[in-house]
Formats: sequence, C-alpha cells, structure tokens
Amino acid sequence: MQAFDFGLLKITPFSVLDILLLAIIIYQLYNLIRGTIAANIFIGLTLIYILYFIVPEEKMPLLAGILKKVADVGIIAVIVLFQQEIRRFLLLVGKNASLQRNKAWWQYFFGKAQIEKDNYARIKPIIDACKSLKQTRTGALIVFAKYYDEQFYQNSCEVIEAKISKRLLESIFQKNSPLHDGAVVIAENKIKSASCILPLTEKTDLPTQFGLRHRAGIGVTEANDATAIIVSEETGEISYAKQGRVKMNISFAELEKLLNKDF
Ligand SMILES: Nc1ncnc2c1ncn2[C@@H]1O[C@H](COP(=O)(O)OP(=O)(O)OP(=O)(O)O)[C@@H](O)[C@H]1O
Repeated sequence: MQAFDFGLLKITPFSVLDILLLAIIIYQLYNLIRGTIAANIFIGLTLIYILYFIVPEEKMPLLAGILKKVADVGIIAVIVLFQQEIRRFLLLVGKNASLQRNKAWWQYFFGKAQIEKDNYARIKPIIDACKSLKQTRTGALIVFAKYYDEQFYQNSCEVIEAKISKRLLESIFQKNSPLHDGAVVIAENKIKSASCILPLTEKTDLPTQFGLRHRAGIGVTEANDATAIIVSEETGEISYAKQGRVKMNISFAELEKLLNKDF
C-alpha cells in the first residue's frame, strides 16, 4: 500500500483509518457523556493525568507520589465510574452492527410498503392510547425495549405479558389503577410489564419542568437499548426519549414516524 512520506511523518492509509476510527470513538464517547455528571468526572480525571505528567518527581516527590498512585489505578477507576457509559457505548456498537443491518435486509426482501403497513397496525393502539392519555391529562411512561433484559426490568416490575391494546394501556395508567405508578415496558410486540421503577438520568441540563417521570424516561434509554414515550400529567405534552436525548412536545404524526423507525 502507498505511503506518503513527509520527513519524520509517514502517512499510510492505515494511519488515516486509525485516526478516523479513534475520532469516531471519541465523538461517540463525548456524545454519551455530554451533559451528564460523568463529563465532570472525565474532566477531573484528565486534569489529574495532565498534572501527573507535568509535576517533576524529583522536586515535588509527595504530590508526584500521590498522583502516581491515582494514575496507577486509573483504568480500574474509569471502569467503575463509567460503568453505565461503557454499557451504553457497547450497546450502541452492538446495535449498529446487527439490528440496523437486519432491518435493511428485511426491507430489501419483503418490500418497504408491506413492512410499513404491518408496522402501522402494531403502532396504532399505542398512538390511540397516547391520544386519549393526552386528552385526559393522564401521566404515562411507555418504554420500548429492543431487548427485554429480565434482570433489569423484572426486579422492579409487575409482569403482564399481554397483547398491546389501547384499552389496556389506558387502564394501566388510570389514576386509580394499582399499576399506574411507574412505567409500562413493551418488548417482543407485547406489554411485558407495568409499574416499573427505572433508573433516573443524572443529566443536569434538563428543562426545569422535567420531574421524575421524564428523568426515568430518559434514564432508561441511557442504560438500555430502548426508547420511551412520556405523557406529561401536568401539560398533556408528549415527549420522546432515545439514547439519552429527549424531543419535547411532539405531534402524533411525528410520534408515528419515530415509532415506525424504532419499534
Ligand atoms: N424511577 C421511576 N421509574 C418510573 N416511573 C417513575 C419513577 N419515578 C417516578 N415515576 C413516575 O413519575 C410520577 C411522578 O412524576 P413527576 O410529577 O415527578 O414527573 P414529571 O416528569 O414532572 O411529569 P408530569 O409532567 O407528568 O408531572 C410518579 O407518580 C411515577 O408514576
């Protein structure tokens, strides 16, 4: 393979690929921790590492010794502190490598129109339920899990295992229903569970009106390969969370598009 020689610097196609892949990984990591408390931890760790390299060991042995100790356990600290982010990063890599590709093949073989028709039939009861929940200002949190992680969801949920229906969703979220608190989880084309307590996002830059329901809706999409619809009890507004980001006040046409893509 041809290499370009600029004096000391030798650039080969592999070094370009190397830099490109590293840039993609850094960008994805930045996206995952942007606006979270992990970003501050990352800045803290980077500062400690910079200090470790610039503090002269012979002249300042005490500080250099402490920094060396911290730097030595750095990789373990990174794994412990960034557990959630590493999990999300690996999920992202796995998802891009398998599910998206399968979907494309599926569409190629079975035709886009037929798939969209089938999808609409699956999505309709959910959209109808959201319309009714919005109208009655009933708070709701519906999670769409690409992979139903039993350990993650079942510890804090009531198992349902039922066909998706507008009436069932409405009755679960009705204020006097014993299951209305918490989230409904939909996976494998079924309502798998209700009343789920989900992890809350640690994001610090969210709108002030976002309370626990919105935080849980965003949190679950950070920790899992999942998306979430949040219906606000206060305003009736519908928000949609995906990969730790949230789209606020979306229309039903938008919701249909998003579900078509993600569900
Ligand atoms: N960890 C959690 N997992 C799932 N659902 C939760 C969790 N914490 C709270 N909730 C749900 O959120 C409700 C409280 O919502 P809160 O008023 O704090 O949220 P909000 O984001 O302001 O939404 P709203 O606009 O509907 O008021 C609880 O009654 C419960 O159903």
